[in-house]
Amino acid sequence: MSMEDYDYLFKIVLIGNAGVGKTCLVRRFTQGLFPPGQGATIGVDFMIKTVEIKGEKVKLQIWDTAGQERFRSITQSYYRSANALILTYDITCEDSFRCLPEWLREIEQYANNQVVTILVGNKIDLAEKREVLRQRAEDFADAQSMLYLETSAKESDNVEKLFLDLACELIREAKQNKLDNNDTAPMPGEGKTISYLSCCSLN
Ligand SMILES: Nc1nc2c(ncn2[C@@H]2O[C@H](COP(=O)(O)OP(=O)(O)OP(=O)(O)O)[C@@H](O)[C@H]2O)c(=O)[nH]1
Repeated sequence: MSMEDYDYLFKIVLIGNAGVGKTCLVRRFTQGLFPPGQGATIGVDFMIKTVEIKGEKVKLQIWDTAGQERFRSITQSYYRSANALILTYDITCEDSFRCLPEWLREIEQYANNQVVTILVGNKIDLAEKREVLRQRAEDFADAQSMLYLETSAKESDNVEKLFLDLACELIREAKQNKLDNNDTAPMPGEGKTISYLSCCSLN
C-alpha cells in the first residue's frame, strides 16, 4: 500500500490473559462479527482496518496476541513498536484482573515508554457474572494513568468506541509530536504521515 492511502498509520497491540476476549474484540471491530467457537490464538495474528476521523484516514494495524503463558516470549517482541496497547481483562474473571500488575510489568519492560495504554474490561453482557466492580477497575486504571473502558465483543458495546477513541488519542499525540518517532519525524512540508511504521510486516 502506498503512503498516499492514509494520513496516519498506528500499531495497536492487544494483550491480556487467555480467554478474556481479545480475538473477539478484534473480529468485532474489523469484521463486524462475533466468531463462534473461537480457538485460542497461537502466537500473534494481525488485521488492518482503516477508519476516517475528522476527514483524515487512519490506518490501524491491530495485533492480537496469545494470552497463554507459553507464547509470552513471542508476544513480547511485538510490544516495542506498538503505539497503543489494549490491556484486556474479563469482568467475570477475578483472576484476569489480578494478573494486571504482571501485565503492567511486561509493558514496563518491553513497550516503548510513549505507548498509550487503555485498560479494557470485556464481557459486560455477562453482568450477572461480574466479579470485578467497575469502580475498582476505574481506580486501578486511574492509579496507573490508563484510560478505562468496558466492552462487550458479543453485543458490540463500546467496541467501535474503543478503537476510535484510541485512534483520536494517537492522532492528538502525533500532532503534539509526542510519539517516539524522532528518527523519522516528518520534515516541515513533508506532511504529517507517521512513516516509521511502514516497514512493519505489511508484506
Ligand atoms: N459473553 C461473552 N463472551 C465473550 C466475549 N468476548 C469473548 N467471549 C468468549 O470468550 C472466549 C475467549 O474469547 P477469545 O476472543 O478467543 O479470547 P482471547 O483473549 O483472544 O484468548 P487467547 O487467544 O487464548 O489469548 C470465547 O469463548 C468467546 O466466545 C464477550 O464480550 N461476551
